Amino acid sequence: MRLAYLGPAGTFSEEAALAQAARDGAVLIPLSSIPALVSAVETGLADRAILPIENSIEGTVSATVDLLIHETSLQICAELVLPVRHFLLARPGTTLGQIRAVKSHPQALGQCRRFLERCLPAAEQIASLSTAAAVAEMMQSGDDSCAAIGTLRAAELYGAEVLAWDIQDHRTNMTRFIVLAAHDAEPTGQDRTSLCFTVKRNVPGALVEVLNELAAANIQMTKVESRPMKSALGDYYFLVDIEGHRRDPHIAEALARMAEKAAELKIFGSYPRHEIGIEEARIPRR
Ligand SMILES: O=C(O)C(=O)C[C@]1(C(=O)O)C=C[C@@H](O)C=C1
Repeated sequence: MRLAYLGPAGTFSEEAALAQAARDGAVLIPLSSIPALVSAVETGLADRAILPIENSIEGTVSATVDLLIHETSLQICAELVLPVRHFLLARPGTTLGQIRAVKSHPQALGQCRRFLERCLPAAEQIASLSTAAAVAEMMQSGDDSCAAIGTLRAAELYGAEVLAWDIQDHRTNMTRFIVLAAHDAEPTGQDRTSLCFTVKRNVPGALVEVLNELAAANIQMTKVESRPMKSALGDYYFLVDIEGHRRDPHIAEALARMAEKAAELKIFGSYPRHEIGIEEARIPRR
């Protein structure tokens, strides 16, 4: 089993991939972008790919969600939630007063917005393909006015020093990852199903009618959000997560009725639920 993840070594995705590999013995393949992960599975370079999909501070990872909606028929076969702690890293000997630019993945910059606004208000924020890529680039640049936001493991791997600890906006920061494969998972009795749909245009109550099928079947919805269809303003995909497996009879019936009422419905897959409590995600005070 080959599992592709957003590399290089030292990303949060690597941490998620290592946790997944501990469950299924996968061999890890680092790749440099989220679309490249999907292509790797589609072309057979990898059997599975692990992708961040949602963060408790910043919300949806739109690159992942948009791939699921528009570009791939790969299925979600597992999910994993990880606590996420961010560290401000710099070249050894650098002080906070020297920093003029901070590099990181846009999700990480967003999760540390308050720290950046308060402690480094004048610093330029530079987007990178991953947190670890930012740390590696910052170290290679030889530039002492540049810092990067990344993991402790990235600091160790690339020889960076920690300038500030736990700079995420909330102490209970967590990110949900999904594993994509050719097929989704077998039912376990503790599953989740992810899907998206569109509704008929200019029909009052069209969205409620589709969602009512879940309420009528007593199916718990664990997430709902909209994403623009990209074609025109006001046209949306609705993304919904529900408890249960698409092959559980009551779920299968409700999905069939939803598909009748929706304009279009796509199922991203059914997979075992993984949740962590606030206490598990809470960062200990130093
Ligand atoms: O850049 C990384 O380290 C990643 O694994 C990506 C990513 C993301 O895109 O959400 C993963 C987890 C954190 O939320 C921050 C960044």
